Amino acid sequence: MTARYPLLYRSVQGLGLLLALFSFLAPGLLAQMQFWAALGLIVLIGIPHGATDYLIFQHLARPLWGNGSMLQFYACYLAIMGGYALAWYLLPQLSLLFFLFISMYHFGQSNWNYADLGAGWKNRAAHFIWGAFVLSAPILWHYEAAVPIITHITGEAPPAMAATWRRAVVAALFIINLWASLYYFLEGAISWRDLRNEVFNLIVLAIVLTQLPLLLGFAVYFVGWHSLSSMMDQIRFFRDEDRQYGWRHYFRNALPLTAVAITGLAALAWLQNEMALAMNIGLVFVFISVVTLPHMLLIDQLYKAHDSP
Ligand SMILES: CC1=C(/C=C/C(C)=C/C=C/C(C)=C/C=O)C(C)(C)CCC1
Repeated sequence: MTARYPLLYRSVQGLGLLLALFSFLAPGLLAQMQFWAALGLIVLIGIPHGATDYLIFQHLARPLWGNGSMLQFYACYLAIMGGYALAWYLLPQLSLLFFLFISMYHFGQSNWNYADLGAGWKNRAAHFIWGAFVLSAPILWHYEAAVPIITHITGEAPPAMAATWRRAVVAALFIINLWASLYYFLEGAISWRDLRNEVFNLIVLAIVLTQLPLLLGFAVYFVGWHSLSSMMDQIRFFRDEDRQYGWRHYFRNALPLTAVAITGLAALAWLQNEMALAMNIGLVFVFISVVTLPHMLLIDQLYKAHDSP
């Protein structure tokens, strides 16, 4: 992925390494402010990257279904959200597992979409193992910090795991991804330059995700690597129809739904406060996952329609 947006990736890699160094020199400071930093990054960039789904759908569906299809889109989006919210209510543990699996796939897809890794299961497995690394690394490495969050989300504590095992899983996923990149190079799916970039990127991600505190490390990956490059992919996609389309247009288009999502989150926080409940980070997580599920399904369609958007 790095080769496609070199300036973006070099900048986020540099920033990530600087933050890791800072965290090494002053460990307490970043841990103290990580919640607000993560929240700020997610509100300013993470949420907007999913707030143009309605436009993506318009672009994908209009040629097939005509102009009347937007109503169907919103109905479908809301039905998926409603169904998934119900699933959370009935089966919280399974719903979390499902979200983790589909998120892994989504993250891997946005990393590998530039390469033609073949059709079918091979392609899907490649996406999945890449995402498995970026999601398992922060959660398993910082398990002591992740356990209370997961307990809030599902209402039950996740199984205890010895630190050696957790770290071994993260190391194994790291090595599997190194091998996978080498394999794609040998298969001719990526160039020598891509291979070098992928290996370097994996090393930087391993440092960022294990050396920064849990929420900050994940937010830096989610915003710096995933959201910004996804926005750039989307801008390229919209440029197919409008050659002038740029960042300004993107943020303007993303504003209405970003505002709806932030209002929803703020209402949730306010309601919990009004009802004198302790701020429940689990509920906030469920809300985010419910709005994210249809986004991930749609982006899958976008990448399928435009293998190289
Ligand atoms: C469970 C868990 C986490 C998982 C977050 C996930 C799975 C986020 C997925 C976001 C997606 C897919 C956004 C798409 O645009 C955190 C926050 C690391 C903290 C520890 C507990």
